[in-house]
Amino acid sequence: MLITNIKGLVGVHPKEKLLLRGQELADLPVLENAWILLEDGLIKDFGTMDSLSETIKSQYATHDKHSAEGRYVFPSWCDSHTHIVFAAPREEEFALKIAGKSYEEIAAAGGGILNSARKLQDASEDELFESASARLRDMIRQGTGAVEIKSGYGLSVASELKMLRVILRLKQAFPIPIKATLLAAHAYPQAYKNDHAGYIRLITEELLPAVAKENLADYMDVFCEQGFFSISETDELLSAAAQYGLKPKIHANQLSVSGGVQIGVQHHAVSVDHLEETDGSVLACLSSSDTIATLLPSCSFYLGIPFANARGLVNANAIVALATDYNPGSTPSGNMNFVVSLGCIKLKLQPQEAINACTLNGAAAMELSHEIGSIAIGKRANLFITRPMPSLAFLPYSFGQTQVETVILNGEIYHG
Ligand SMILES: N=CN[C@@H](CCC(=O)O)C(=O)O
Ligand SMILES: [Zn+2]
Repeated sequence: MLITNIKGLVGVHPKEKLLLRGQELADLPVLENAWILLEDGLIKDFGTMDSLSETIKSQYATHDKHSAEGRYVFPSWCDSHTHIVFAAPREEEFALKIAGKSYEEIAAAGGGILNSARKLQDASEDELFESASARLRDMIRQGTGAVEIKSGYGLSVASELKMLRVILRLKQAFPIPIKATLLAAHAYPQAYKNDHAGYIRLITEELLPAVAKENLADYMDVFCEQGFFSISETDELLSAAAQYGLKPKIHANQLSVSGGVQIGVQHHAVSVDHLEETDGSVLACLSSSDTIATLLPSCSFYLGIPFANARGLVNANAIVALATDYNPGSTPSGNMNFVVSLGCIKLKLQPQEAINACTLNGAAAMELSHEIGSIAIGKRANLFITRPMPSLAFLPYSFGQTQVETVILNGEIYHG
């Protein structure tokens, strides 16, 4: 496929650039008046219109040639933090939240993660696959071209395995890269409410070996938070996961400064996610670390909790990514366009920074930036063409409306 007359080809980073640290986040190379050639599912070449040879033009039949006049071409959004396998939404908690109940109060009253775990227990693998597929199709239509998906609503060996098998089926059925994360340490199930050591033993002695045997997960996540998993419990779980080759991705500092960032960095976590609550020690810890700070502004928006200190992290030379956190409790939205807008409006990132955080750094947070997240020759041809837009900044500026007009996955238009 040949796309010509592109107003701006966004994110033409050098191929060897695999992540953007600190102030580099503002570097978003855009090629104006450009063309791009996609072949065999990959980006074959690109350049400015004056460099497009007659030979290339004549090779492409009309149906394989698209003019993107007035439009921008972006690399697909890379959403590195989601929980899209769940049995049912939780609108009943929405009303409670509006009436003033906090996330912690709802969880303590038997809502929250345990509510989703109860609902998931009775759902079949097929039902979960169908509903997660519908969510994923919606996300793809909104421009997402790579995604990480967590378990964590099973909270028993059988149900966690059921969730991970659903994620495996999604990997096989969808034309985008998908990473799977074991999040059994999401909450203590009712039966282990007073036996934390017993649940940790269940995870380390039964679940992890079973997950490894079927090769069902790429990462291990822990909700390290007051009332959920403590620092020493997180430490024990991450050490056990490492023995099975699972690297950490931590839910850290969502509700309090929990020490989750430090324990994650100590275990060489790929990312520490949330960080709505930060202090100087968190910034210092991430400033020289390869662990990515993944911020989830849609969660702050929905729960009414603080927005992460994105500027502080960028100024401290940390690596900042943005993701949706799509889940039924704290973020019932998988729209990365809204994340880019919130990244600008609430996290005070410039449009170039927010776009990089949702593409190349999002890919890095899934260890996929060698393959996706920017426009470079040889990378996977997952991208989208916008509607006509006056400028790049129009995308985050026009929040709540999608500017994504055509989605291309592996070099082909997505009609799903
Ligand atoms: N905080 C932990 N996990 C999810 C919320 C899960 C839920 O409420 O169902 C999150 O990332 O926000
Ligand atoms: Zn989450």
